[in-house]
Amino acid sequence: MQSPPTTPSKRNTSPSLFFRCLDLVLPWLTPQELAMASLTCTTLCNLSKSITLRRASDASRSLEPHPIPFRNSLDQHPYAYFIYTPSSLTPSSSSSSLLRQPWGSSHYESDSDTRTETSSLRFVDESGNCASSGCECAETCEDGKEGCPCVVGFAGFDGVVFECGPSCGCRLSCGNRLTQTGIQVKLKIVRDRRKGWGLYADQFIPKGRFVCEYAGELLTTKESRLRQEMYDELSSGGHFSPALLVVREHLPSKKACLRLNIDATRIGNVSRFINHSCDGGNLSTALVRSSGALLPRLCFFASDDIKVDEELTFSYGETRLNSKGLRCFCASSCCVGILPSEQT
Ligand SMILES: C[S@@+](CC[C@H](N)C(=O)[O-])C[C@H]1O[C@@H](n2cnc3c(N)ncnc32)[C@H](O)[C@@H]1O
Repeated sequence: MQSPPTTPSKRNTSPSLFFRCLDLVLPWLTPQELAMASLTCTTLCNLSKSITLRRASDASRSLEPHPIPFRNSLDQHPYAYFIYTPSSLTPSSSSSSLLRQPWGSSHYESDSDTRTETSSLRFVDESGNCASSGCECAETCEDGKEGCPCVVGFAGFDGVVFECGPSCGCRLSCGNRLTQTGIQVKLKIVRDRRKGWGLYADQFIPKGRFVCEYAGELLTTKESRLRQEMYDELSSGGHFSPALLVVREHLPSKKACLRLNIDATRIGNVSRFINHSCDGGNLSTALVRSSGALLPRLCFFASDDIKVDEELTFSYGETRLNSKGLRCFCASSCCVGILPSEQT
């Protein structure tokens, strides 16, 4: 028996094509849009639920080596919404192209292009040659087999760690690129009644181990001051958690300092969930400079052995005596009761 010819219009409206289209479109929606869509029919309601479950199972959207799940046994928030970047982005790369990012689809794959964003920035001297800001091991690195010869010469100098970078001949597996292969330790994001979300260890992390980079949008000082003002106002009403960090690197001359403004509020990685502790917490920060990269990166290392299920914290800085300051709930014995805030 001959099967009846299928008309193009019938093929275009087949339910499976319809579901596949939805599965492509829905992951681009914000939580509010997804909630609206789920009100329209049972199909969209079920699809929205599965997207929500997938979002809650990995904050990093498969952009890190291990999934980093949200855990919430307190209220109705299954996850926090933001745009994920494994490393910091310059304003030009973060402006228009990253207003949305698919998250929660059943079949999109990790796109690691963003990982190389800052490491591909280079110093170029007047003759157009690439000037190195760190080591110059060139092709002498043995891809980490023997460890990189630059490690001994540069690591730990003056509070700044030096790594191989774009101007070195070695690959990512080189022993002197410890902070460049993403978050290798297992982490989770846990909801707290008073502090909101917080970043926790999901495995034992030995003292000295690299944990994560503080990644976000790199802002000019003018833009960071404007955003800080806006964030101060929004957070005074509660229900808003800004993640704008200002870091100052004193240059060798000691006469000048480099100011890095990293805003992870809208675009960032899981470091945006690290809460403050007045006792300094269990993370220490270091600026990591890699050879051939223009800007240093702010990285967190375990300052002590960290147990599984322990919250990861660091000190946001000195507390400014400010009557409008937010209450601190770090619970450390030296807690001063107020969260430090940036003096812009
Ligand atoms: C970088 S965010 C950290 C993640 C944040 N808890 C969240 O839910 O997204 C900074 C904000 O977290 C909250 N926070 C951080 N440390 C805190 C602490 N020790 N006590 C109370 N709130 C804290 C404050 O709202 C602060 O503005």
